[in-house]
Amino acid sequence: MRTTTKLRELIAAPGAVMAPGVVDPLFARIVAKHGFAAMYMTGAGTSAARLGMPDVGLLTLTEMVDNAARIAAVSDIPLIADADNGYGGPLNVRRTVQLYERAGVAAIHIEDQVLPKRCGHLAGKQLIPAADMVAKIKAATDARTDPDFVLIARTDALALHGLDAALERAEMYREAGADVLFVESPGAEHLKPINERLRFPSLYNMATSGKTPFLKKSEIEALGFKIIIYPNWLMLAAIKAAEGVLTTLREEETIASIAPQVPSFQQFFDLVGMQEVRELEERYGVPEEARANY
Ligand SMILES: C[C@](O)(C(=O)O)[C@H](CC(=O)O)C(=O)O
Repeated sequence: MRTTTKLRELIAAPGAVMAPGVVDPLFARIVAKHGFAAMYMTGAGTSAARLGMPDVGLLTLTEMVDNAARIAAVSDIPLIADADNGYGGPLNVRRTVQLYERAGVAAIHIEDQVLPKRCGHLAGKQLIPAADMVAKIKAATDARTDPDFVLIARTDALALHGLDAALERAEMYREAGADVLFVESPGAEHLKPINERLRFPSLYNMATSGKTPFLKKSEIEALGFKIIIYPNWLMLAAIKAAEGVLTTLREEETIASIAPQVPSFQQFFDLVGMQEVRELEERYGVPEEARANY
């Protein structure tokens, strides 16, 4: 089954789907190994990993699609990808959808910020007129060739203009053909009204800013949300682990005490598909002594 169809089924089923955030195929392998039904390519994390820069709209469409294609290639779990503001006007959005769809992505979210955009939890955001965003959503829905490709419309209006303005925009985006709505950076007090008023599949962004509360999955689905993304948590955990290793290395001048605490050489190669490489080499007649081995 296509990942787009799988994601549609998950959205239609009772409950919410958890999508841990990844920035590259290695993290995608880890998420798949832990049995999650979906994953999320975070734009903020991709900007940090690929550019070492904050999420302020510096990555281009092709850089984002390239990253998404590599992630999608290593698992058959639906990948939901950040597509920022669609990288321009309606014609740019058309191309954005075409390229993400071809990259094997199951869903994208596009937002109503101007170019260059800001991380949704930062100050300094500015919006395009709602009518311009409606045009982009129409362009996006027209552009997909797979009818199951999921289009998530995000509004960044809440932080700037309050809940009513955000919900008005969300309703316009729903009428324009979005499949899922994403009201960015809500606080605890906004969560119930979002679902009661929209009555439509919506996305919960478990961002690290702490603005949106760190609820449990059961609490989030009871509120009515259908997709939960956890954008940067794996990357933050990896940063902390890397800092610990570097501190120890400086202090102890040896890797000896670290080695037993990290995945083994074999576990590392297994994670990145060593078994599959060995099977393929055997199938294509690579002699035993020349096959990759631990
Ligand atoms: C969802 C998001 O767009 C992302 O890039 O992952 C970010 C997440 C974050 O900064 O924690 C966002 O703008 O909310």
